[in-house]
Formats: sequence, C-alpha cells, structure tokens
Amino acid sequence: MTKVLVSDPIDQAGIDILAQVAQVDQRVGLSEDDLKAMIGDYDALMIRSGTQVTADVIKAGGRLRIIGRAGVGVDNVDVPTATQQGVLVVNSPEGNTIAAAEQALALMLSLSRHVPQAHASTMAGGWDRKKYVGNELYKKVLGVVGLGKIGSHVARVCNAMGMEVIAYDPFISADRAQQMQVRLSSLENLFEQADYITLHLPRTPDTENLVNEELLGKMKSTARLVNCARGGIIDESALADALKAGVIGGAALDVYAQEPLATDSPLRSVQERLILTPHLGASTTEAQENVAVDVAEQIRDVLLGLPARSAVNIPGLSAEIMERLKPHLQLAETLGLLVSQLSGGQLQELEVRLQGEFAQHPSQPLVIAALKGVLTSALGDRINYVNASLEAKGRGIRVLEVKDETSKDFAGGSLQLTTRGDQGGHSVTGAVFANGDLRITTIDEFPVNVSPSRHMLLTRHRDMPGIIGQLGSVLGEHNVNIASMQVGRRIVRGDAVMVLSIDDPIPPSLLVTIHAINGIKEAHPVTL
Ligand SMILES: NC(=O)c1ccc[n+]([C@@H]2O[C@H](COP(=O)([O-])OP(=O)(O)OC[C@H]3O[C@@H](n4cnc5c(N)ncnc54)[C@H](O)[C@@H]3O)[C@@H](O)[C@H]2O)c1
Ligand SMILES: O=C(O)CC[C@@H](O)C(=O)O
Repeated sequence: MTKVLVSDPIDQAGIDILAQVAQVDQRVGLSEDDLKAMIGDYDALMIRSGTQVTADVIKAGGRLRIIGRAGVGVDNVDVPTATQQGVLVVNSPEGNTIAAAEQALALMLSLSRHVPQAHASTMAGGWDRKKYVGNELYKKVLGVVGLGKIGSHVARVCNAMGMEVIAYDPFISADRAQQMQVRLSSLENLFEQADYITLHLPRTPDTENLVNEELLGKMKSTARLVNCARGGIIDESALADALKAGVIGGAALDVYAQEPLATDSPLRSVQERLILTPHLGASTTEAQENVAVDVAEQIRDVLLGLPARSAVNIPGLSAEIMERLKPHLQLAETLGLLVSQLSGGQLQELEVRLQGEFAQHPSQPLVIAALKGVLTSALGDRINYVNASLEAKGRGIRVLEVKDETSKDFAGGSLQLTTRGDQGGHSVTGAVFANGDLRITTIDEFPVNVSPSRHMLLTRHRDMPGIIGQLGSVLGEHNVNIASMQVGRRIVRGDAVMVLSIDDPIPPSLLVTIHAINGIKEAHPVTL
C-alpha cells in the first residue's frame, strides 16, 4: 500500500489529490524523533515550513521517494542528504508569489499609515488623529532587493501606484530590469536613496545578516524597511537598535532568524515604528490551495512513475523536458546499462557524445540518464535521476560531454557512450527512430541495427565458419531460446560482434561453455 505522511496543515484540495493514489496520514506537530520513528513506513512526505526534515529523518525513510514542500523555500529540508539518498524534493515555486507580494504591500501601507497602531489605539478607546498622520507612497522611491518572482510583482504594483522603483539583484540584467521599468542600483546606493526598501531574496550564506548595522546606517532617517523574504537576512539586534535610536523611520517583518520569534528577541522590546506578523506571507486561502494542489499533483505523479514539474534536486530536468525527451532519455539510460555491462570493472570515464540533431537537445538530462543507466548495474534501485550525478562524482567517474552537430548518421541524430576504465573501454551508439523506437546502431567499432531487449548476449569473435552454429547449439542445449540474432563486422574474416536477443538470462555455467567455443574472444550477457 502506497502511503503519504502529511506533517503540516495542508489545504484539503491537496489531500484529496494524494488520496487518489495513496493512503494519506495527517499527523501535524510531530517531533523529530516521532518523525524518524514513523517515516520508514512512508513513500512520500508532504510538508509546509513547520516540519524540519533533517538528514536523520531522510536516512530513516527507507522507502521514501519524494518530499513535497507546499511553498517555495526548502530551507527546512536537508536537500543535499535527500539528493544523496535519491529522494526527490519538489516545491511550488509560484503558488504563493502573489500572496507574499501582497503581504509586503500590506506591510508597506501599514507602515506608512500606522494601521496596526491606530487600530490598537482606537480599540483602547482613543481617537488620536494627529499622532497617526502618515505618508503617501506616491512619488516615493522604492528599493527592491531581489527582483525575482515576488520582487517583480511588488515592483509592478508599486510602479502603478506612482512610485519610482529601483532594484538590487546581481543576477538580473539591466535589459530585464528596464522592461519592468526598474532601474538597477548598487546595494549601498539603494539603501541610501530609497524611502521604502523591500527584501525579496533568498537566505543563503551570502545573504545572512546582509542588512547589518552599516547598511541600516546608510538609510534615510525617514525610510522604512520590509522583510517578507526570509529571517536571518536582517541582523535583528542591529535593526532593534536602529529603530530605538531613530536611525530609520520604521520596519515591518514577517520572517525571523528563529521561528517562532523568541520571547526574548530584541525586536519585542521595540515600542514604536515596528510591525511584526507571524510568517503570514503565504497564508491566503488562494495561495494555500495553489501550493497544496501543485505539490500534491507532483507527489501523485511521482508515485505513479511520472516526472515532477518542479523538482528542486534534479537540475535541468523539468517535466516538460522529461516529456519531450522521453525516448531520448530512455535511449541514454539503455545505452548506459549496455555499455556498463560490456565494460565491467572500475569505470574511470564516461564520454557522452551527442551527434547530429541530438546535439540540439539539452545535454544535462541526457548525461544524467546515461549515468543512471551506467550505475544501475552496480547500485540497482538505489540509483535514480536525483542522485546519479552525485554518485558518479563520489565514485570518481569523470564525465565528458561532446556535441558534434556535423555528424549525419541518422535523421534524428545519435547518442554515443564510451567508457574508459581499469579493464579498457567500450563504446555503444544508439538512435531514436521516427516512431520513437530505440535502436542500437554500433557496438564498439561495429555497425549493427538492433532493438534493445530485456536479455541479450553480445560476443566478440573471429568471423569464421561454424561459430554462429556452435553458439546456437550450446544455447539450445541449455534451453535458452534465441529471439533474434545479428552479426556486425567491418572486414570479412576479421573481428565481428554477434548480438542475440534471448528469452531467458544466461546462467553463469553456460557463460563458461560459451567462452570455451573456439574463436569467441568475449561474451557478455546483458540485462536491460
Ligand atoms: N513570507 C513568506 O511567507 C514567503 C512566501 C513565499 C516566498 N518567500 C520568500 O521570498 C523570497 C523570494 O521568493 P521568490 O519566489 O521571489 O524567489 P525568486 O527565486 O523568484 O527570486 C529571488 C531573487 O533574489 C535574487 N537574489 C539572489 N541572491 C541575491 C542577493 N545576494 N542580492 C540580491 N538579490 C539576490 C535572485 O537573483 C532572484 O531574482 C524567498 O526568500 C522566499 O523563500 C516568503
Ligand atoms: O508554509 C508557509 O506558510 C511558508 C511559506 C513560505 O515561506 C514559502 O517559502 O513558500
């Protein structure tokens, strides 16, 4: 029975999707130890930001195939360990974009018009119209730090509100910024010029405490700072001091270095000009439904053996690419399986050569598929698209990628894999024919035209009378049925290869007999 554990509150629409393919257990508020004890029974884990998916949790998940994060940030998942264990991590990169952008806008407006303070004062019996005089956003300068999905939506709305928008994002081109009517600036310049600053960048080792005492000191004394991105990007003690000393005009935060916010956080001692919300950026009904559906669909698909559209730990392998390149990926994997069984021994290098039209496809997914095939012989089910590159690296296998667009061997191009290792090397080529059929087109230097089949026997032998007959007899005597047979050779009576598709695997004792046939130089049983 396929089982999914849901360990954070998830919209019912997502649960309903998971229930189409699995037993769904909802257990919110588990400790790390509880999760470790339970996770071994589950094929998938669905979370929001509340569950910490540590390395120990992932390692305890013996049959865990996928972790789905209903949201953007995967900072509560140990992604490197998931990758190492071959566990796919998926998220919902766009499901809560609008919600988070609107939370930033709500906080900017609340800051400029003192909405929470005026509300609290009115509820307490007051009617103070002087104290809460605010400012307009119109014609003010907005500084956006991080002009990605959320930052650019905020920029668009603020442009429409008549603000002048400047931005700092080292990974965005000036052209792209110009299209959004945004002027790029340095970080220091942005902090000096802006009346409002809003953060929309990820928390990484580079961005930790990026907004520190020095940067806060550059802000106008009237300027206001909003953070709906991630805690830890602002130095919270420095911010508390800057607010108390009137160095800046105000701040509004949705996210904190430690969540929930510690009772003794210096932020709690700031009396004025500060608005705090408890990580509500994604908390709209619409966003929660979006992310739940988006991630539940991906978990369902992966459990059904289909690709996920937003995999965090398979670079360059989107669902769209998986679908478009399906036969090509299958070919790469099949050739990988084939060449590794021909090669045996310790592999040191794999060359992946994309020839003719093949060279126009993105190479990274094809390389990953080839590596998965190559490593399957050694690692079986443990190897998948998630951990293939990492496992190859860990084994010291050098991967070379070659693109040769000039090759004209087949209309759709071809893919060649060549291994080099302690037992020499082998090379196989294959193509995808118009109807999606896969063909093996060369084995080492010999041309062949073979459809891959589950069990095969490949020999290298001297091209001389009697060998084919003898091999056929030996297989017959051992009750191994031959489905098809083909010989590839370059010169008459030189070396040749024989490729047999057989209905049954070759037992080891039979292989010894085959090797003993005069003229057979190599014999490789292959399972694809
Ligand atoms: N408060 C919430 O509930 C909530 C909800 C959703 C997303 N988020 C957070 O919002 C942030 C933005 O999300 P997004 O979906 O827009 O991500 P995104 O990946 O689309 O955009 C992030 C942008 O930050 C830029 N960037 C990276 N490093 C930078 C640096 N050192 N300086 C400046 N810019 C840098 C990137 O180039 C990118 O353009 C993330 O931290 C995400 O986790 C918070
Ligand atoms: O689950 C949440 O509410 C937080 C979501 C948000 O921070 C995200 O990264 O998507």
